[in-house]
Amino acid sequence: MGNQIKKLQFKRKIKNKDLSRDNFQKLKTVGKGSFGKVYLVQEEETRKIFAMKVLNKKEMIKRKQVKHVITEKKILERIKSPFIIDHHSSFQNKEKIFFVMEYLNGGDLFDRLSIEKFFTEKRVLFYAASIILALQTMHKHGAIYRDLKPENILIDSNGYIKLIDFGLSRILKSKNKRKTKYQKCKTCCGTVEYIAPEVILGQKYGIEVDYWSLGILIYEMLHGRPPFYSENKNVMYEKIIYDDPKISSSVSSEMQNLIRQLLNKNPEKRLGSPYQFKNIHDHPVFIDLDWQKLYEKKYQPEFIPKGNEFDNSQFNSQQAFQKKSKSLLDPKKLNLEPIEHLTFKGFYPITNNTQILKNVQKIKNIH
Ligand SMILES: Nc1ncnc2c1ncn2[C@@H]1O[C@H](COP(=O)(O)OP(=O)(O)OP(=O)(O)O)[C@@H](O)[C@H]1O
Repeated sequence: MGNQIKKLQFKRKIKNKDLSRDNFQKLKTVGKGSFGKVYLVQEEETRKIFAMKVLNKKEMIKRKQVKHVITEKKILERIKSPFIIDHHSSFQNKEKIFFVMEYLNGGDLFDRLSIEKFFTEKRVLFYAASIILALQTMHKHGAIYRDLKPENILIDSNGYIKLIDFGLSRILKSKNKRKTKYQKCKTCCGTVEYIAPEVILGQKYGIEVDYWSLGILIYEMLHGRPPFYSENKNVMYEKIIYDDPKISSSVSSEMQNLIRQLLNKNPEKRLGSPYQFKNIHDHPVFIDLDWQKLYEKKYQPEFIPKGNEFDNSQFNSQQAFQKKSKSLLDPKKLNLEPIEHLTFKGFYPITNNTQILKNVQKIKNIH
């Protein structure tokens, strides 16, 4: 069984290595991040629709983002969940890094909140529980997400949500896999409104920071604004460290309790912390939720985006493409800069023929 999975994973790796920008037709821009753009693309061979995130290598090197790009790739490749964006492939050329992912056409929670101002408690519960399942999968793999916020949560055509953007995630290393959830790191990062107090205070922190951000997100989805806000960053930091959240009396007492437990300033006492014996699934607010049913996406979401533009099924029949000839493993054609190429190690294609031969040999050995 283990060998079978290894074989499949290896075949997938080799398949990814054969992909390049040429395999995809750019259709339109769907998003813009700090370091690059995200496009709607169509794979020529299969005619399937994907989202392609394109990052500029020089810019990433200049802004010291190389480690983040490599982490994003590792997370996308390793961590699979119904609530995390599905990764198709990633590769590079001379100037750019490409991430090809499934395309979600329902927009993000930031835009939805801007339009609707706030969500019903039922809808908030549905999103919160889906995020808990995504975070638990990440934590199980020894990763902290560190960037939970409405902009990074996309809605699919059925109304279910998925996390995107793993550039700020951190993979914790531990020899003992069962202990990774207790591991800590120290770098200060994240979006100010969502940063946990222990991060601001420069303390070592762990997976609890994601539960803090979940508390902020739940609050924002119910009130239309985050609990600790100021135009002045330093005032905002102070509020995060010292203030208690002011929760509207229209919020149910169970939900108020969930928010307060997630926004516990002491990470070890925070709901979701590995030091807490209480399982977040057992919180009274989730009493009527069937977690397995949610995992299997058998609930009918309250909000379903209108229209299925660029749904794969529709698009396949509408688009036709000319086949372009390509020699994907020809280094001259790819015109790779060896140093930059090595900087982003792990991203295919590989220019070195010896490496290709080694891989072919490896496949033979697996068979
Ligand atoms: N898989 C996807 N399907 C549809 N739209 C997407 C997808 N991935 C990203 N987008 C859109 O592109 C935007 C930017 O994506 P993303 O946050 O991954 O980029 P980034 O450069 O890492 O951004 P950031 O500045 O937050 O680090 C998202 O807010 C979203 O609107």
